[in-house]
Amino acid sequence: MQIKEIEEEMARSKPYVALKHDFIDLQTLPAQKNKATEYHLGLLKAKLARYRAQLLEPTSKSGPAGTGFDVQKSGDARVALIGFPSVGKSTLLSKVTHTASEAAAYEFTTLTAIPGVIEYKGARIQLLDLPGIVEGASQGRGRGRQVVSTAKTADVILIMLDATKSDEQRRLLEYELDAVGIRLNKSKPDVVFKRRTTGGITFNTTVKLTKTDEKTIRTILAGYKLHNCDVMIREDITTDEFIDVLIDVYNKIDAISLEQVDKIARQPHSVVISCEMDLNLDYLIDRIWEELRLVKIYTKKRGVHPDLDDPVCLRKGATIEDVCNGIHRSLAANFKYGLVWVSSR
Ligand SMILES: Nc1nc2c(ncn2[C@@H]2O[C@H](COP(=O)(O)OP(=O)(O)OP(=O)(O)O)[C@@H](O)[C@H]2O)c(=O)[nH]1
Ligand SMILES: [K+]
Ligand SMILES: [Mg+2]
Repeated sequence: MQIKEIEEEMARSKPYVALKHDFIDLQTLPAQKNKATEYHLGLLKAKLARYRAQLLEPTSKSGPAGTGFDVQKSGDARVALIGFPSVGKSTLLSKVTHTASEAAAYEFTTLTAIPGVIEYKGARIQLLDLPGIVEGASQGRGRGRQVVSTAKTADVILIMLDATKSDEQRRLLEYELDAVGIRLNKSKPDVVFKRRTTGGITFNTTVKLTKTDEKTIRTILAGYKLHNCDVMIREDITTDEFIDVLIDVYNKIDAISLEQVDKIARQPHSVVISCEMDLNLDYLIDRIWEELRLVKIYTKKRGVHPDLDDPVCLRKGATIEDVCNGIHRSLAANFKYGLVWVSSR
């Protein structure tokens, strides 16, 4: 109720300030009217953020800690958006997919996981918008644990940051994510992981594991509902290192100087974008595509050209059996041989 009231009041203030574009619109408005409205709106925003943050506090209804949001995996890969509130996660989802996720100038606009699909080069990549992370998330504040467990089911995690904020935000986020086992900018551990449709879990190591063990990893896999897969560990990893690729996405570069953009863009693993001005979004999707290491496989009938609009997309390293499973569950069992053509690039 309280939230609704504040939202209504904010809407009433709209003739003076367009909420979604307050950064731009404020400058074009008469200074005086503007100042009072801005101040009033600022108070409302802060109040609203406080109430919405309360909605994110774990309750008995929100399920056991560490359980992710219940969103069905779909498409060829999953990418998750994680970051502090109001960095532009929902704006990005609405820009690059056909799904609209509500975006607004107040914090905690998004309260659950919202899936969308990026269609790129014949692949369908599921993009997951998530609630903002709060400081203290790793200790269970907000839906931090739920957000993180969902993010961990992704093949690539986009760490979204506000380019207009200081480096401090990155350090704080790093602290929170590190505490819950998402590694920032560390090289990928030497782990080979392959999903299967049957056969249970096969577990192999080429080194002695001193920081984690088979039982823990099997528990993690079960947590992700992965009951059929091959795992080969070739490095003495910690439990936390059992996670995938991260890209730092700096949004809102429309609001900083070119020099600053240039500096951020040179940081390792970073991509600079502006959702509002449509800057560099194509490049971001291309980077995601590269990080996913998807390969396209076209099937063809004898004497007929393959249908280039309908590839089977799989992660690099996929086997013929994976291809069969990508087509139909029953195919592998009856499969005798295949002819494979590979393009030079
Ligand atoms: N200047 C500028 N503002 C942006 C950009 N992208 C998003 N915004 C604004 O930032 C505010 C927050 O955007 P959201 O998409 O709601 O952010 P979010 O990260 O989903 O926020 P929560 O769901 O609350 O965690 C909105 O007012 C957007 O219009 C951008 O590229 N540049
Ligand atoms: K927001
Ligand atoms: Mg959002």
